[in-house]
Amino acid sequence: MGFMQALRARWSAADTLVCVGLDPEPAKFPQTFAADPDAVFAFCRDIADATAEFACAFKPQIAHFAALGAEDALERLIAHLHAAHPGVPVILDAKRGDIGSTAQRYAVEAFGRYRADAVTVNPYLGRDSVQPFLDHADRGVVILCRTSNPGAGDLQDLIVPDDGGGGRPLYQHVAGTIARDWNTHGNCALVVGATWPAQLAEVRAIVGDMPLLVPGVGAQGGDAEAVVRNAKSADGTGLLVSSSRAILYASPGDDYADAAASAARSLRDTLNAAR
Ligand SMILES: O=C(O)c1cc(=O)[nH]c(=O)n1[C@@H]1O[C@H](COP(=O)(O)O)[C@@H](O)[C@H]1O
Repeated sequence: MGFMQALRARWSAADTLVCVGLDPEPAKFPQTFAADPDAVFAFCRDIADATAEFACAFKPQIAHFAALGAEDALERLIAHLHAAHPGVPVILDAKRGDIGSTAQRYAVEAFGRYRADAVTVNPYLGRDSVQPFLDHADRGVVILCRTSNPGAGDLQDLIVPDDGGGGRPLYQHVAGTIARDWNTHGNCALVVGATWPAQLAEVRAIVGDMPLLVPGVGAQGGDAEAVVRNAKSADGTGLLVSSSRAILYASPGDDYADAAASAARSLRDTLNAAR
C-alpha cells in the first residue's frame, strides 16, 4: 500500500489526526536511561509504542539522530515502527533539497536506507530537485510551504506575480504550483505551521484535499482547534497535526510513557472535538 492510501486508511481506522514527532534529546530523557548505551532507540521505541493508538503517523527528525551519531538507532527505530505498528506510516523529517543527482541519493537514503513511507523536502531549488522523490509514486513527498518558525514570512511571504497580472505571497505560489503541476502521482503533501491559522486557511483553499503536515502545536504554541477549523479537508481529515516535545517530554519521571500517551490522547481528543 502506498503512503497516501496508508494515511487515509489510518485516518479512518484510528480516527486520529495526530502525528507523533520523534525528536530525541538525551538531556531530556528520564533518569532511567542514563546508563543505557542504546537510550536513543529505547526511549523513542517506548514513546512510539505508548502513543501508536493515537497516531495517524510517526515523524522521526533526522538531525536529532545524526547529531548524536545515532543513524543506526534511527534505522532500527523505523524497522521497529513498521514491524510493531504496520498501519501507521512513517515520515522521515529530513527537509532535503539539492541538485537532481544529489537529490536522487537523498531519495535512496530516505526510502531505501531508512525505509520511510514519506520524507519532508524543501522546494526552493525547483522541480528537478524534488523530482527524484516525486518519482517514487508509492511514497509521500511532504513539501515545505509556510513553515512554523517566527521568520517564516521573511522569504515565504514575498509577493510574486500571479497569472492574473496581480501578485500573491510566495507560499501561495508554492502551494498552487505543487497542487497543479508537481502532484502528478498524487503523492504530495504540504507543510504549513500551526502557528499561522490564517495562512492554513489560504493554503487549504488552494490545494483542495491535499494532506497538510501541521507542526507547531504544543511547544511552539499553535492553537490546535484553530488548525482543524481552518484547515481540515471537506471530509474532516486532511491533517497530520504534529507534536514532538510536548509528547516526548510530557514527564521527566518513570511515568514518561504513560504521560506521552496522555498527551497524545488529549491532542487527539482536542482535534476531534473541533472537526
Ligand atoms: O517539517 C517539519 O516537520 C517542521 C516544519 C516546520 O515548519 N516546523 C517544524 O517545527 N517542523 C518540525 O516539527 C517538529 C516540531 O517539534 P515540537 O515543536 O517539539 O512539536 C520539529 O521536528 C521541527 O523540525
